[in-house]
Amino acid sequence: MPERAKPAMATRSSARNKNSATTIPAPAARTTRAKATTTFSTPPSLPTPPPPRKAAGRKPLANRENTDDVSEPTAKGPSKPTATTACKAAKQANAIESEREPIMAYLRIRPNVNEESSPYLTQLNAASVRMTDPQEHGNPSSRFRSSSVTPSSTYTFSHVFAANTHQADFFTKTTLPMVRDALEGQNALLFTYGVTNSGKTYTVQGGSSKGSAGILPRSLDVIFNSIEGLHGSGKYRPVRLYGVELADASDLNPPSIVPEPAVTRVLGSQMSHASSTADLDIDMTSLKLDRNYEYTVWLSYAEVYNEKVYDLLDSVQDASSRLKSSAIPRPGAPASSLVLTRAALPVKSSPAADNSDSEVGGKYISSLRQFRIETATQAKELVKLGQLHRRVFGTLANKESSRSHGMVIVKIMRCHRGEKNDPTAIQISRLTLVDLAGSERNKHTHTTGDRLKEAGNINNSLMVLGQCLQVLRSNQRKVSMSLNQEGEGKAGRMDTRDIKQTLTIVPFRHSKLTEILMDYFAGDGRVVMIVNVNPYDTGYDENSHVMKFAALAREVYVNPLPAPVHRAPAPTVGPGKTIGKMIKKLGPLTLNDPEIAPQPFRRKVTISMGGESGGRKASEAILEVLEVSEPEEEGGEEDDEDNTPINPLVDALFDEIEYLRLQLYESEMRCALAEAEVRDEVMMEMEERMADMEDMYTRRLAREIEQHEAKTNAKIDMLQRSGQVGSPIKRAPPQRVRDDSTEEEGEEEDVELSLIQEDDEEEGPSEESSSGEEFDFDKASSRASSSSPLAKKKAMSTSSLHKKQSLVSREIREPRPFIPDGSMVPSDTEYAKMTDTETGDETEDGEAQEADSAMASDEGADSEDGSDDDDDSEDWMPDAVPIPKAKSIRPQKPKVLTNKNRITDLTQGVQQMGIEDDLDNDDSMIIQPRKLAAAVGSGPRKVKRLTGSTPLVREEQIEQMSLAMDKLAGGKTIRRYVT
Ligand SMILES: Nc1ncnc2c1ncn2[C@@H]1O[C@H](COP(=O)(O)OP(=O)(O)OP(=O)(O)O)[C@@H](O)[C@H]1O
Repeated sequence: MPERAKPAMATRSSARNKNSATTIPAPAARTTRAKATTTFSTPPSLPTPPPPRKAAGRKPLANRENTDDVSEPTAKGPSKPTATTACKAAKQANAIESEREPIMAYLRIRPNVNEESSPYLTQLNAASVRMTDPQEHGNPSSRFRSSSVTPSSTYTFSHVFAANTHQADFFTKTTLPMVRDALEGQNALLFTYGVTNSGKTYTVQGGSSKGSAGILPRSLDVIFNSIEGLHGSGKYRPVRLYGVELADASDLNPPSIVPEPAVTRVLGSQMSHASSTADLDIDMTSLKLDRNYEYTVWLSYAEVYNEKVYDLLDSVQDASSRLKSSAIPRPGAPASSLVLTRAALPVKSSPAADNSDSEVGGKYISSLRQFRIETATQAKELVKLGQLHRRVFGTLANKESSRSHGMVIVKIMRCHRGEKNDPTAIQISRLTLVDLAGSERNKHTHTTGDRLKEAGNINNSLMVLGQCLQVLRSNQRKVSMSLNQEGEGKAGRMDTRDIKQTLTIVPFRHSKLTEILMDYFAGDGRVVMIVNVNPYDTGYDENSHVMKFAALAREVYVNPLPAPVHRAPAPTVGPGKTIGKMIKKLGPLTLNDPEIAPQPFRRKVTISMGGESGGRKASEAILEVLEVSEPEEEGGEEDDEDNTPINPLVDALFDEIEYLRLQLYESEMRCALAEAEVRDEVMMEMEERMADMEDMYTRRLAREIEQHEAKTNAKIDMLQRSGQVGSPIKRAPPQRVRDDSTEEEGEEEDVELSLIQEDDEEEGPSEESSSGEEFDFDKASSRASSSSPLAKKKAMSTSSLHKKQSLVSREIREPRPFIPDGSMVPSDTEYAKMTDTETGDETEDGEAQEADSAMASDEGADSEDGSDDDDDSEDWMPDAVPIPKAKSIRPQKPKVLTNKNRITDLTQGVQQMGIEDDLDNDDSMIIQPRKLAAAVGSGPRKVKRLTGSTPLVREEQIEQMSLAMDKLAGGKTIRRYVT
């Protein structure tokens, strides 16, 4: 098979040795003998990754050092591209772009376990969902939400898996293609991302029921189903990232999968459970492989916890076990206390010699134990054991949640049968499945102390992962734009070296997680991201961030190149070095030196066992875990990947930029939290104020309604009473009182009548009404309104209006006097009109007489109704008097006054009508001429003319006024109301 060139990446290791690669001609293809029980075929509907392409024509990424297509810049500057070079460059750019594929991002929605809640996520189609903030509806606080989170958004994925998706379907559509890649020599990384409780562990590991096995056990099943009968001899073993070594005796024997005895003693029941469930669920899928190859499979299980890498299979028994435990009680510790020591493992750069073909230069976990596996059952047992250790060491202190990133690394060594003794022909591929810790933030977990530090470290690694993806995307865009410019022959195109210098260094080194996974992201394999979301619980904001992270990942391109990927060089066995023992020399040696060894981190976890569910007596064991930091690197070949530093200063500046970027991010997070808190506070305060205002307005409204009712009652009262003046109460029966015009009006009148009756009952038998005396309008009015504060207030401003009203009311409630000759005196208003137009005494007299006669004729008309006009004034009223409405009040029959009592009448009238403006200390009455005029039925000008220019008339002048009025009335009568 022809050797394929790797693309140049934005790393500083691109100038690696390219001559040491050994090209081994690929054997001719032979007929395969595989007997696949199940043949995998990708469902047509699924947007699976594009099929692997043959990389025969692949070129490095426009590196001038590697290509002669682009002319070197001359001293005069960069040469202008010719049409041919431009065309070639464009083709090259297209070829590179077409070979790459974005990181696949699948969304898996967790089913609802709590029936009551409804999801805030809706699946729109097979690839997109809409998320709507559950607090948006009916929650005013949503207006004050943090500006960084939108209330509703649509997110697109490679595929969306609904809540009812079966584990087997999910595996087939997401992971099976990667298993195939790994068996064909292609690296593959799959990681789950999501907040706590979203189903990440369920997706990777699976549940306990039949058929619920996750993608990891299924992958192991498929691998061993597919290589059935194709197992290699296991003469060589993989080391580091791409290296190969001769296996030693311990590798040849399958591991005895028994955990460290002390752990077994403590976790006995759980251990037995772990191994018993391993065989429950088996995926029968088998892939069709080239049966000319032999395969050996190696498995490791590591976790990144608190920015340290630990081996979860360290306690598996064999000579190299480094996990130290002691059943001897520590001083002061309870008898069941158990001390476990585990050492953090260093992450080291892969030496260039291991894989001269790769320009990526990844990192590996030094001293991580790996086990050669021959059956899926063995592999699953190991995984179960590692899972148990992960819980013991990482999560027992926080039972609900995985606080570490767990990664299972499956290495598949493939070698052609014809070359099985040639270590340089071995192909090594890795399938890494990562179960990331929950991505929630501290604010929501309310963690403190160690838990806070732990959460901080989790967030740090995820944050750095996001940053790496961001920088990768930006670098790829820069390169792509530059190549496109070159292809189009645009002036000002950049030299490849210039492009490289504009690229930002991807901050893989800022977290252990990204360090370990860097080779995948830097373009050495296919990457799949599974986003788990639980749309039922709280966590809308967190899930929004998860969605955005997925959107970012989908814009990063990786190189899913087919085998052969890494042709390992011959194992190097130097003097003093024993193959297979190199790993074991590290770590423990350094730890024994107290001067060098870092202080171990000590924490205690309490494990409860047995109890009700287990049917056993509950017991507790205290585990004291000593976490020892990784030893310092010894330099030499394990130095960082900076084989070809661009420039130390530039390097330092890049680091500084990354550091500042981290600080900026942290500050932004702090600000966002502070902002959210302030918004919450403001919102609460606003809500309180709004509630207070609402109360206030409700009270005010109730008060005003009361006042209006009181006012209306008073008016009704006044009107009712005005129709009964001077006569005993003669209430018409309701049917006669009722106006026939509308039913509603009748109802109103009923209500009015009932109100009057109530009033009467409250007041008791009224003297006024029983004796027929005049109702005191002002008194009643003030009494009616006395209970109303608003009325009191208004009374000040509307006093003059009331007085006018009183005048009209007086006309209503007091019958106008009859003139002795049978005619009726005009009403005050009529009289005022008449007198206002008078110009002289004679004319006035004449007009008055005319008016009198007009009244008399009116009266005559009234007499025809059959009423007894000559009797006292109380009797003239008809039995049934329609309750007058304010506008339709007709003047009533007047009384006749005599001259002898006119002074008294006038004074009384003035008093009764409340037209006096003030009462001086000397009890003299001050009267407005206008009011007096109105009261006596004269025009104001006339009054003024008679009383002089002074606007005020004092009591002593009333006499004079009376005389004047007499004169106005022609000396016969004075037209005034009397009591
Ligand atoms: N698709 C599913 N079907 C049925 N049950 C599920 C599914 N996904 C998750 N669950 C259940 O939801 C619970 C939480 O899931 P899981 O432990 O996988 O969450 P997680 O994201 O890994 O949490 P953490 O990050 O804290 O470890 C478990 O009880 C699991 O069985």
